[in-house]
Amino acid sequence: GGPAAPDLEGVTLALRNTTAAGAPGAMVRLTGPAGAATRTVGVQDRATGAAMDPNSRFRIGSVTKTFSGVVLLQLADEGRIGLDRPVNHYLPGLLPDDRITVRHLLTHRSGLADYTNAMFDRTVPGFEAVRNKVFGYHELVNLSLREPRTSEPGAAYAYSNTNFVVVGMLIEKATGHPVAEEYERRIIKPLKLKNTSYVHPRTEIKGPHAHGYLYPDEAGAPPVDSTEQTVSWAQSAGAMISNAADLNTFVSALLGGRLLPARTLDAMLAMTPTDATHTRFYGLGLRRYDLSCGTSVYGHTGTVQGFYTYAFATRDGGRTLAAMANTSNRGQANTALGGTLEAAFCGKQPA
Ligand SMILES: C[C@@H](NC(=O)[C@@H](C)NC(=O)CCCC[C@H](NC(=O)C[NH3+])C(=O)[O-])C(=O)O
Repeated sequence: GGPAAPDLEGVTLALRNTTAAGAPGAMVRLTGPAGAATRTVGVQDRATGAAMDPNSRFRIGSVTKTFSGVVLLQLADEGRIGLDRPVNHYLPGLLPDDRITVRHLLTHRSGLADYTNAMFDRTVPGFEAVRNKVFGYHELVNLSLREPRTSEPGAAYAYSNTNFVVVGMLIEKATGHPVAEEYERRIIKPLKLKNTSYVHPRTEIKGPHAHGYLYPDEAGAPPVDSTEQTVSWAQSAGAMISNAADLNTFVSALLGGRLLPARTLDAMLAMTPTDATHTRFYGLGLRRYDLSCGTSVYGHTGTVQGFYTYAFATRDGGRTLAAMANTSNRGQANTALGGTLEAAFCGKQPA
């Protein structure tokens, strides 16, 4: 049957577990037939003590990958990109293997290594080294190509930011515009996402926003304020800024068929299992989680220094969740925040 009514006490409990695990604050915004509901706990600024505000903007990390995926799939629809063409057909000589296709990028099956593993091997030093840096796309791809590939093209799923950096390059090559312009024209303007922006390489978050706090690797060390950064290490793989309401609108519009025609959306949802229990899947630029009550939700997670994000919707876009905790490098807090999904979409467990 369809998803149960949200268990708002359960959502609040999940948020409390998130702050108990070290997040200074957390929030959730749900939408559904009954309208919108928000819950917040803790603070969005440790210095001033300002309470977490459900309207605050924040960095959404890899939820950016779904924005990039939508733009590329629209270009495929317009016949300007072929999903099963080699990437090197559009970007001659970029990759060492002509067998790597556009679809391999969108499904994390290219075999291209993720340069961020080495870049952030030491969490705070790695962050400090890049927080004000501006990378070119080619620089990031070259960092990846210095490492062995993780598989033959198409042979296996392996999450890699490199894939969506190359997606950004394809968008710019096919349109002749910066990705920021394409996000604006194809998604942000049509959906009136007033609190969503792609301002790379600017370091500040304009307007009312939450501060993000990054935990060092050393146990017991206090978190550092990581709010300001270029996110140039991620760009089309993770540099978008948004807020909960805009993420609700975005995932609802995507799954509701307002951004892509039905057959293209179906292609986007062609899933590869990414875990042994086969409850987590990756399609083309978005995830599917199969929840305990039989409801599947579609969207993306995000992890960027100082911010964990979940942005998911039911298959028809009729129910959505956007959740954020203003911390990172704190796995327990991320897991606790993920607990909002069960409370929101599976509701009160039968007594
Ligand atoms: C996994 C996630 N991916 C993303 O959102 C992308 C943009 N982020 C990353 O690859 C994590 C980079 C390191 C974060 C740092 N970790 C470390 O530095 C660990 N040493 C941190 O936790 O802030 C997703 O798809 O959900």
